[in-house]
Amino acid sequence: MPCQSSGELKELVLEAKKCAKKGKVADYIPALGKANPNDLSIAIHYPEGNCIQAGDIEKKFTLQSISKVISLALVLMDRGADYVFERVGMEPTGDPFNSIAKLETMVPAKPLNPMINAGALVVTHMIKGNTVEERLDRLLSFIRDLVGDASVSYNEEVAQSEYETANLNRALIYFLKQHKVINEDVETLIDLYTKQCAIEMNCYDLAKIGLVFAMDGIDQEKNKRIMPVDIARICKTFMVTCGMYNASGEFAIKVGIPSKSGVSGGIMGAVPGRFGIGIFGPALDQKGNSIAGIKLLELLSKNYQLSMF
Ligand SMILES: NC(=O)CC[C@H](N)C(=O)O
Repeated sequence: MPCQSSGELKELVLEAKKCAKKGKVADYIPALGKANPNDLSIAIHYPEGNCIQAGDIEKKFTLQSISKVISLALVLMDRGADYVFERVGMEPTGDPFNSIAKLETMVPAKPLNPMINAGALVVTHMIKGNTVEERLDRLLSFIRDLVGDASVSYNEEVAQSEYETANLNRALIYFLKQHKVINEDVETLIDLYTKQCAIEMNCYDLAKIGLVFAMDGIDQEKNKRIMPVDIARICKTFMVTCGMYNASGEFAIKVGIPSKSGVSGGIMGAVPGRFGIGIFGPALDQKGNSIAGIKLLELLSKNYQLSMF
């Protein structure tokens, strides 16, 4: 793996790790409960192809909510922004990621944004293909392109574990189906969504995806455009306004880097025009974000003036 270990990053990881004990690994998806709350790793990918890292960056984790920003990019490419935003909104909610509350207050029942579960389920519903396998394959090949690694796949154990317990997400789909926002079989969509959330990689790969967003959709090393500039811009904007769930405002003030987190403890960051960041730290704060991961980003942003604001 062409990624240099960095003493400076290692210091920051050690500092940030101290707050991991205040967090808790997610266990509402039982398979995620096996993670080690003390883990913390980071990789930073630069456009020229070089990379620096600290911690055990070989360790794989599932994308969970980080996959929402990638599936959004895919459906925007497939269906166009007008079609997508007729079905899912653009506004932050201020509610937890899995909340059903706001849906009932909206007429029509259109989820407020694609980063909360209700909105992400609508986005996954829009992935084209005739079967779950075909649709998952389309998403996986896009992700393989972003990472530049054809072996990226999903973790069957985590997918199955979420499939067996995803009753709140089923409730969201039933609600959206009743209101005709979704018109497919509930179990089919849950199957696809849980496999999407279980797509796994290490933080080196995740930093590469962050880099493509940071560079407006271009893989600079290969001199290849992976997504249109406008779509990269829309995704980064959502990362700023809703990427850290209902902690996005505080995160924008303290860190100021477009980022997306997931309940496995991953965070993907895209520092516009500069580099991509991949972090894995499974101990979560109360809002479901990696507690040490956020601390690490705060330290990085402060020490190297990375805030975009
Ligand atoms: N916040 C998250 O990462 C949520 C993703 C998870 N698969 C869920 O739907 O509950």
